Amino acid sequence: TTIVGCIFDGGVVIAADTRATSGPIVADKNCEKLHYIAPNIWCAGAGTAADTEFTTALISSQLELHALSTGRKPRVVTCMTLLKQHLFRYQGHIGAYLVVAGVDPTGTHLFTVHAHGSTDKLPYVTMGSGSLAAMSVFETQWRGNLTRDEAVALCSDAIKAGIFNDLGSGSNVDVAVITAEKTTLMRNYIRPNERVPKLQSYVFRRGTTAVLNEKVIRKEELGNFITVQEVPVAEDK
Ligand SMILES: C#CCCCC(=O)N[C@@H](Cc1ccccc1)C(=O)N[C@@H](CC(C)C)B(O)O
Repeated sequence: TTIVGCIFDGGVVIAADTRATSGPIVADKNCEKLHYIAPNIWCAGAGTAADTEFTTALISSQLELHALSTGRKPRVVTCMTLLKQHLFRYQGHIGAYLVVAGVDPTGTHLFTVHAHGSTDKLPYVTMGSGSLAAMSVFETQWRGNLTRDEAVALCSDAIKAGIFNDLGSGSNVDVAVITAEKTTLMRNYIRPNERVPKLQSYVFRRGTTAVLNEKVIRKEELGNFITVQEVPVAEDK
């Protein structure tokens, strides 16, 4: 996984690739790694897919209950604190590595939360197996006071660095932009690895492969461990 976050003048952008792996196998070519926490707070997740999904859903629920009991909009720092306390309690056994981002009455915030419960508050962050590729983009191109479009482009480039240089990352770029006014989720904002139609048709005519010999087995010879069902064969076009 490659996930990133970047603060800009007026809000925050988070982005993710869409590959899920199981060892050397791509388990999902277009999975969702950006999770809803609250209208003004979203979270990108790396690590164990189930753990990121369940942990963010749990804290989203706890945060909504907290907002209802306080009668206030949920704050990003509260979300971060709930996440770190939960993950610390499980001593890293919940493999959730999260980028938490949002805008609340206290301002624009971007945090990372690691599975063991440690957190950081920064203007730009990267996590997951592709985090070094992504960080190379931020360390060479980030500056303060980015515009929204510049921040979206920078985050997309950082995710693409992971997609093309980390085998644990791939497929598409998902982006979420959070400002005081609204939150925009752009699913598959960039599709850099679309599968193109094959150059030729690989349907071969019957008879292409010579039949060298034929052995007819009568039903009676099969005994009764196989029941042969006569099914009419669709005529070849
Ligand atoms: C099989 C299956 C479904 C996905 C399994 C599954 O969690 N894959 C993990 C890698 C991993 C982790 C721990 C145990 C095994 C496999 C994965 O792809 N994580 C990506 C993020 C999640 C949200 C998709 B990324 O961090 O690479």
